Amino acid sequence: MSRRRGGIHSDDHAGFDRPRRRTRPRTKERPDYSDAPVGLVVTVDRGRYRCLLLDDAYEPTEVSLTATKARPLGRKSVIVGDRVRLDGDVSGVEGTLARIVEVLERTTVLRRTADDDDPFERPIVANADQLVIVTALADPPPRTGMIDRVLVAGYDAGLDPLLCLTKADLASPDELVAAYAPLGVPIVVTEPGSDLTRLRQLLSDRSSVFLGHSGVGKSTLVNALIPGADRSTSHVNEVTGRGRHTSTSAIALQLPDGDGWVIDTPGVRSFGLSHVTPADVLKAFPDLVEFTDDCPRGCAHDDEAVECGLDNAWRDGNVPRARVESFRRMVSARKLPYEA
Ligand SMILES: Nc1nc2c(ncn2[C@@H]2O[C@H](COP(=O)(O)OP(=O)(O)OP(=O)(O)O)[C@@H](O)[C@H]2O)c(=O)[nH]1
Ligand SMILES: [Zn+2]
Repeated sequence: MSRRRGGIHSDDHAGFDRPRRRTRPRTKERPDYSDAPVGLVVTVDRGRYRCLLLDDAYEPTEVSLTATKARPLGRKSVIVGDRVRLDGDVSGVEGTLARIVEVLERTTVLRRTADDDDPFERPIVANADQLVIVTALADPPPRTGMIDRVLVAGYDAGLDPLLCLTKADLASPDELVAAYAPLGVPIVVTEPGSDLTRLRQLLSDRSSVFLGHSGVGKSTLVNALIPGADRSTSHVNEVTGRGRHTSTSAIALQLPDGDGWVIDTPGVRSFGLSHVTPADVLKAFPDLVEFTDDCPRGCAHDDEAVECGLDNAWRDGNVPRARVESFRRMVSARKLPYEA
């Protein structure tokens, strides 16, 4: 039996039966879903996609539904943050299933490539614009290699980074603040009961991915930002200093008053970056770009680079040396072991 195109909501739209498709060959006709309702994927669980139905302005409605991926999408990934066209039952009534028939164009994709733990390239989150790197100042101790690598992934994806240093009641943030200030990354320091006004301002009206090792206090932070989010928090293992992996899937949560989105991700253990080139990192340092014009062809702009224009730039006083060194640290971070 052939299925009507467009989904149940299409009947409301004028022009549903426009004759334009008649001009195309009748064989291999594919349904036209351009009027089908749009949903936002908020979490994924074993092939089931939890979506919020969006209105015509792509603002979330009250309707939340579960969908599967339609077969024609094949191996195309559907990830948290995706906007998708839906067919079938979009009532959201318990027990009903909609079908995702199309993934709308993504503005950004945060992804990681293969690493020792996981041989597949994985897109993680779509359409975010900010990457919040959550790091504890102690328990577990901060790992700058991890911070650098997550920064690089964010630069590559075109996300603005934000560093959130938690557990300031246990250790001083001074060293890390000094290390990351030259990168121009906004830094927020938190401890139990701290005022989150500045963090709220930085998250306002944006879609922010929270990334960090298990146990750094990500869920604690999300719960404080979003009353009722009910993200389960874990206790750090006394022996290993690491948290249990209590969260299993990324989830998009709306900030109070619709003031943006937080995408909480499971505690990451590894982060392959083999897809990122020095040129990708350079894009995040627009103030340095002009000085690389005279570099030798294929210059990696790193510590070993010969006649790199960035060396002339700081020697001539055109940019601070710390800025060039920060950029180079990011370029090298692509090759660091994750847990460095
Ligand atoms: N001392 C101190 N402990 C904190 C702070 N923030 C969170 N914790 C504790 O650290 C532990 C881990 O916090 P979670 O919020 O579960 O950490 P998480 O990053 O969400 O961990 P996963 O869910 O495993 O990814 C919990 O026992 C929290 O109570 C803080 O600012 N200071
Ligand atoms: Zn160079």
